[in-house]
Amino acid sequence: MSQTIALAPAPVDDPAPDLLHRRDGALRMEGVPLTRIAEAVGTPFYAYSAQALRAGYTALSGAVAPHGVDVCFAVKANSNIHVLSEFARLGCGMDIVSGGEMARALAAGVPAERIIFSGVGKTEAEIRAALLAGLHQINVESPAELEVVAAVARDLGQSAPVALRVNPDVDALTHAKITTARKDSKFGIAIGEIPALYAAAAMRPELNMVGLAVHIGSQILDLAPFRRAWAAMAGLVRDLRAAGQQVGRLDLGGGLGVGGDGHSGPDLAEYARIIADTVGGMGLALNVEPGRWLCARAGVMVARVIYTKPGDGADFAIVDAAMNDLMRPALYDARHAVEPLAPPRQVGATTPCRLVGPICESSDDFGTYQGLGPLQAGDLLAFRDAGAYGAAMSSTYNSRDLIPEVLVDGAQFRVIRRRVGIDEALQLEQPGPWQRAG
Ligand SMILES: Cc1ncc(COP(=O)(O)O)c(C=O)c1O
Ligand SMILES: N[C@@H](CCCC[NH3+])C(=O)O
Repeated sequence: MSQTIALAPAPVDDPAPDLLHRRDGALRMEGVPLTRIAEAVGTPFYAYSAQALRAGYTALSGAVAPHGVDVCFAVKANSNIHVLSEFARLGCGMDIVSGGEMARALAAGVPAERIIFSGVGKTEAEIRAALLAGLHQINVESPAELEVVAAVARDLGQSAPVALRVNPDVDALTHAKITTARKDSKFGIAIGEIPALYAAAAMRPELNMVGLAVHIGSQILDLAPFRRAWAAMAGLVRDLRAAGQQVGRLDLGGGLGVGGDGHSGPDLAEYARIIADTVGGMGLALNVEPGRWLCARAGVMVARVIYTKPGDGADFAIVDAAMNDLMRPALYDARHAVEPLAPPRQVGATTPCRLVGPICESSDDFGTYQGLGPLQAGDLLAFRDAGAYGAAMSSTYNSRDLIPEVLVDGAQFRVIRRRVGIDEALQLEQPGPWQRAG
């Protein structure tokens, strides 16, 4: 008889608590056993639940929309065009950071006027393409960038819609490598420099100063830094308005973290309340630009154990996925919960397993896990919360394949990015002609 067993208590605000469940012993995503996908596409692979993507957007926009806040998905978290389309069909806007991401968002059917262009190093060509496409807003991060936006807009006979990205000097209390608004950060413009820059820019017909933006970091679980940053932004808006400036929009950034490792995850109602408390009622058009929160939990990466060998304190399981496929553990010491696709052979106290990949780097190490039971070659493992910054950050280091991405919807699945192997990679290395230089 079929029996559904929840694997772990659903974290607070989990948009799709039954996204992964075990039925008849098999780990399934929606109605599809993950082993079935492994048979179809081989391992390793990424799988995303369309239902969880949709439910995530609905939950977040449902929490913030009553406070007049629009949601723009940060494309960098998962830029697969079919993932973007799931959000686009629901009316979600997009936050992009490159011409490539703009092309993806437009191709996914997102209207240009729903797209915000963030990023500290936009090139002149990217700025030109953004203005030609008619994007909603360009978030400018330096006086030098503002000059390039002005020059391109003048050349095109446009008035570019510009928000200044502010560095409010707030510690996001997250991993140092994903903290973006401390005084020494490369992002944004120091809050003290904004009034003069905004006032000067507002005088220029080629610049349409629409407002301000802020983004303090990523995987933020303690919401207090959001309150500090947005309160500072509210103060800045008041100061600018008192000085006679028009400030119509405020982009509150992304950064909302997802739970795991014993943390239940932030409370959406509290997040929305902080927005209302700090910047509500000011007549501002508000938006947030979350990446991770909308897609991390919708995805898993599935890998196969190639070999096991005894280790010091933990047995090694060498899996066929590596840091090139999922680099978050190597880069940020991130931990992704792991579920075996079949029930563990032995429950209770077994030797812990250290899951490592085949790459010739000691940092190719996903961490040490209890409770997986003794693993054997051929065993399949699902790394959870891999829908954000997984495939999007992958590479072909060690001449490894780019692994397939699969979208699950109900009882069906389909490949949404096929495996890119060495044959195709070698094609890219066809030499061009020698060019004389002097
Ligand atoms: C400007 C900007 N907006 C939004 C995001 C999305 O961040 P997260 O995925 O943590 O929500 C990022 C990445 O940190 C970013 O740099
Ligand atoms: N890529 C990071 C987050 C940084 C987001 C971009 N500023 C992660 O996987 O957690």
